[in-house]
Amino acid sequence: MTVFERLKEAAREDWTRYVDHAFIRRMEAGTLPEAVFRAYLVQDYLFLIQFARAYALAVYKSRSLEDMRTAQTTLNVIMDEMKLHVRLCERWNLSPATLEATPEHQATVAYTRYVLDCGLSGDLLDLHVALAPCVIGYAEIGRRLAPALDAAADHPYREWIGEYAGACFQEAAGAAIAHIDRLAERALTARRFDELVGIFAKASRLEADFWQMAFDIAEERRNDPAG
Ligand SMILES: Cc1ncc(C[n+]2csc(CCO)c2C)c(N)n1
Repeated sequence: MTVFERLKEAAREDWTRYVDHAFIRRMEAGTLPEAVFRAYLVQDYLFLIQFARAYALAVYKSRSLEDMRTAQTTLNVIMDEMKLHVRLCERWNLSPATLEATPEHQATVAYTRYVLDCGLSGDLLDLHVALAPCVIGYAEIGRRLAPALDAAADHPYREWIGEYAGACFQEAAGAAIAHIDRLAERALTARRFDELVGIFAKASRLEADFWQMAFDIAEERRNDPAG
């Protein structure tokens, strides 16, 4: 069993609430309201900028070239993901100017700064465990949603699902699972494992809050279109 599988098992409820959120179920069915997806896209752009900083921090916290290279590879994947975002946003009529001008929502700040703090106050293993729900969770979600694309030729979220179900993100998730195992090899006591479960569960809850934020922003706009 990998350390990731053990973490997922120990934080089962929080993990399920994240990967099985209404956002994902409605995206799979193609019934996720466009306004919700657009709110998500804008915040996710701002989120990715902070996550790039977290991977830069992982480079800094690395004590071996191998760990550095692993962090660098993921940083490159994020840079590619940003391109997907700008392209997707354009298709959804969200200009780069809109992305730049939108302030970060509290849920975006809470999640990204939590991860950065795990890395700043902890070691490389703490940081990679805080990053795990993001990298490994999205790959799991991509695999789960991929069959929906075969069922609907004109699926509205085809590009997003295709990206995360694609080889690049699946490989990044596999590498992240192996990397956590490698980092944990040295001294994974029961107490240390419990600490890591705390980090993993918290990051999973912050991912679920991120999906929920998109519904909340869309709802606020509906009630106050000028706001
Ligand atoms: C809220 C949120 N969580 C996770 C991801 C996915 N993601 C962000 S960085 C990264 C690492 C590169 O593999 C991955 C997979 C996202 N876009 N937005």
